Amino acid sequence: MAQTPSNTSPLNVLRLAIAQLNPVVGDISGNLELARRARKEAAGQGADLVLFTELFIAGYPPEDLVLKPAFVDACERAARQLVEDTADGGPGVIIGTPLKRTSGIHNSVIVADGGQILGERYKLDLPNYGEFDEKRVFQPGPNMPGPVNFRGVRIGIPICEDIWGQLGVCETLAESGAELLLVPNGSPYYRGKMDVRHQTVIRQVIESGLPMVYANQLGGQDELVFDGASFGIEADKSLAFQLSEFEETVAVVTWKRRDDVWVCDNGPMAKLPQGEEADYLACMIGLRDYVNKNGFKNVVLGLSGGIDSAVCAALAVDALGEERLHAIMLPYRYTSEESLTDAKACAQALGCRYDIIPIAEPVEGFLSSLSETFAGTKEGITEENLQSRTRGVILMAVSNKFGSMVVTTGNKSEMSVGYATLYGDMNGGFNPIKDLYKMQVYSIARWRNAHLPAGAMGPSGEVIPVNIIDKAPSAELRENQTDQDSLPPYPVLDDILECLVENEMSVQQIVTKGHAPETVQRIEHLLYLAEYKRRQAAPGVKITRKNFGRDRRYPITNRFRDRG
Ligand SMILES: Nc1ncnc2c1ncn2[C@@H]1O[C@H](COP(=O)(O)OP(=O)(O)OC[C@H]2O[C@@H]([n+]3cccc(C(=O)O)c3)[C@H](O)[C@@H]2O)[C@@H](O)[C@H]1O
Ligand SMILES: Nc1ncnc2c1ncn2[C@@H]1O[C@H](COP(=O)(O)OP(=O)(O)OP(=O)(O)O)[C@@H](O)[C@H]1O
Ligand SMILES: NC(=O)CC[C@H](N)C(=O)O
Repeated sequence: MAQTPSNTSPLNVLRLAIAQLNPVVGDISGNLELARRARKEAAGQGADLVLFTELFIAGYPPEDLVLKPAFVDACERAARQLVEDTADGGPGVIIGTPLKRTSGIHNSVIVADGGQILGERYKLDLPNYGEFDEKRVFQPGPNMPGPVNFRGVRIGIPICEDIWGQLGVCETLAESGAELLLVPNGSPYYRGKMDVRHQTVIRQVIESGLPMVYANQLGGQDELVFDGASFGIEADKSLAFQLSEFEETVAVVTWKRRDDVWVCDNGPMAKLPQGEEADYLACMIGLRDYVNKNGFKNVVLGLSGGIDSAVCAALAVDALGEERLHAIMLPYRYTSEESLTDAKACAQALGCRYDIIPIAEPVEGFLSSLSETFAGTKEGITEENLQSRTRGVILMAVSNKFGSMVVTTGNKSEMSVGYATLYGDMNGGFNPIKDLYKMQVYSIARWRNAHLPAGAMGPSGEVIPVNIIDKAPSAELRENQTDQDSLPPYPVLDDILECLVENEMSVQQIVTKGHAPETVQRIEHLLYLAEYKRRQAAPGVKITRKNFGRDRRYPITNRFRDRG
């Protein structure tokens, strides 16, 4: 392994490039190419060193791909090609890759310069909660890491969770002589996460006394959205620089050694999106990357004139462009004139293709085929679900014919209580609003009407007609139906659900907040009951601390009800 030549004086100025990029899980050669382009760009900006994000070569999180020896070998081969590139005298690299060593398979980084590997470091603290499952596939690093000497600068490289956990990785690095901490991350978005990250890093800066650079991945990977927003904290705990959120960038930040402390020189200070804006961008990027990374040319959705499908349509146009969304109104006898007008106005405002395919014939056809079997029974939910299922069949037929993916539109309130039809409106490949409660869907609709999101491909202005926001929500599966016939008002429902899902509160605690005991008990019951539906539901963008997916693993067969 190469050492800094003793006759070379150590750097007193370090131009650090942060590669806040969007790798694709499993696309090893594509990620290597991306890394090479970033390094070239960084070289053009005069960088000494390029910091890539966690497991960049593999894409994060690679999950069980790591159990395939062929995958791990291919990642190491690609990482070594990047190491060889550094022989050109350009910037060195800190590149993340899985590595198989005698101590096991590690979530690792390779530090390279001048065509040589200066060091390898392995993640010690493997996150195994919420969306993370790293203990399943990786072994923790066998020893506390020491710093790596890069051109005379002793750099400490904790890897992501190493700065969140209690193992004292940063302190140990400081004790063993590190001067600066550079952290590659794969840190997914949830609402309010930026504050948590800043606090986490500041805590480590206080404990180690060292400045820290936090580099985060960008882009959607199945349910997760990595929001970038890389930043640095000075040794005095002030913000050294802040890169933009939800945007790819290769940014060079200059650090100078002053009285043996590294200080950032004029770092960029991006303004971060907040609240609805951040949620909207996460939903948009999550949908865009799901569709593009999985090779779909177009998407199709049922546009009902209601709020959920209107917001999904806006997200689809913003994510992909109006020419890639096909919106279809599928009216039946309960579809109101108002819905027809609203759906058309929404499609026109968005500029997407809009068709009307009435479902009366197929629905009557099913009913006629079932007439003997159903003779003597009462009309009810079965006939209602047939409408939803017929729509689902038609949307899937369009998807099959034109290779477009069905966007499914159930919000978190509906997914919580099972207010959706299996193999009906639950059909679809991906759901951009799956982790937004109904009231939050209204909020982002209002926000979108007033703002054009950064990077959106759709038009500005009122893309969701206000009547869609103002009217009472209805599934229109029978005469004069509204959602509130079978569910409590959404502000009440959403609050109870947040208490049960995100906060794991007891029924009694929720009642103490002022909710009716029978309502809370009914919602708790519906929440448990609908687990079977959620297991069959499409994936969707994670927005909260606890989404329906790997964050929340309840049994389907479950007799527990909290009556304590
Ligand atoms: N534990 C379990 N494990 C596996 N499967 C289970 C099951 N329990 C029932 N099932 C199966 O599931 C079926 C019931 O589920 P499903 O067929 O979906 O029907 P179901 O849940 O009975 O009805 C759909 C509900 O969604 C509402 N909806 C529908 C359409 C749109 C909207 C909207 O908000 O836009 C709302 C509708 O008003 C109704 O309340 C049963 O017939 C049974 O086959
Ligand atoms: N008439 C319709 N035409 C096209 N799609 C429909 C129609 N009715 C329902 N859908 C589809 O099924 C989903 C479930 O919708 P439904 O109208 O039953 O209730 P919702 O949850 O209030 O949704 P939305 O607010 O979009 O209406 C809709 O989002 C839409 O994609
Ligand atoms: N990849 C990781 O180790 C990420 C874990 C960390 N707690 C985060 O969410 O950012």
